[in-house]
Amino acid sequence: MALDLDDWQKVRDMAELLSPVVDGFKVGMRLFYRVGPKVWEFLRGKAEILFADLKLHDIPSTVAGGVRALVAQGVNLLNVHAAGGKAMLQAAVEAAAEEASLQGLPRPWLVAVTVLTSLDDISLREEVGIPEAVSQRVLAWARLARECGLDGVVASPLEVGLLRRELGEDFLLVTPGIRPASYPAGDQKRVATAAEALRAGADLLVVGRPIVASPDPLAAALAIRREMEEGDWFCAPKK
Ligand SMILES: O=c1ccn([C@@H]2O[C@H](COP(=O)(O)O)[C@@H](O)[C@H]2O)c(=O)[nH]1
Repeated sequence: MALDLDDWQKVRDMAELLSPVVDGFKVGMRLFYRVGPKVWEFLRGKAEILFADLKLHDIPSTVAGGVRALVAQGVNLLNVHAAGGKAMLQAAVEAAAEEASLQGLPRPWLVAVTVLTSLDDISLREEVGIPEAVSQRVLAWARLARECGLDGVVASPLEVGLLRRELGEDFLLVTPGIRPASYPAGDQKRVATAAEALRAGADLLVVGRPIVASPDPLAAALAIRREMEEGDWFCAPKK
């Protein structure tokens, strides 16, 4: 669940409320830039996965330093942009492993952001200047990420089937762009329901506004949880 909120008290109330229902809390730039590392201290123990969605993208040594800082803060999932290239991705992998071992922590999952779910073929080509179809660019970046030793990628549910077929089972697929049927896409361009994403082979679903912006976040989270647990795919039941 994406804790995309500004108010620290609201964040704490939301995390307490949803801790029994969600598997992980994702903290992105909106919250992290406001409250900083204390967010992890508060969230520790409230969910299995603490995801630092800070999408690091810089020269290799700077990204390595950022990765070390986040690993030392105890997150167990973090991401960098695949567009940073091979040396940057390799530096991130090395930094994550070294810092985890220094801190006596398990190595966190490190995944690469591919094409943001707010882009489609047209915006990728005409605004970003990448001429390939989104699915082909996502696949190419996913291959690069795997070659560099990352654990997986962030991609939309629309590419998950292709990535599973091409990259196999042992590659973590993290999918934002999850929308309950008839929920507005908003600024997202590549969306699907939780059931569709899981059926295609997603490992982790990222859900923000359908829960945080709901008048009843607990009911919204429970409805998505039910959808996740009802299908013919494996979804570990939340105890
Ligand atoms: O390609 C990406 C990468 C990250 N995100 C993040 O996921 C959530 C989605 O929120 P919704 O409110 O469910 O749309 C948000 O924190 C994004 O920063 C993404 O959407 N797409």
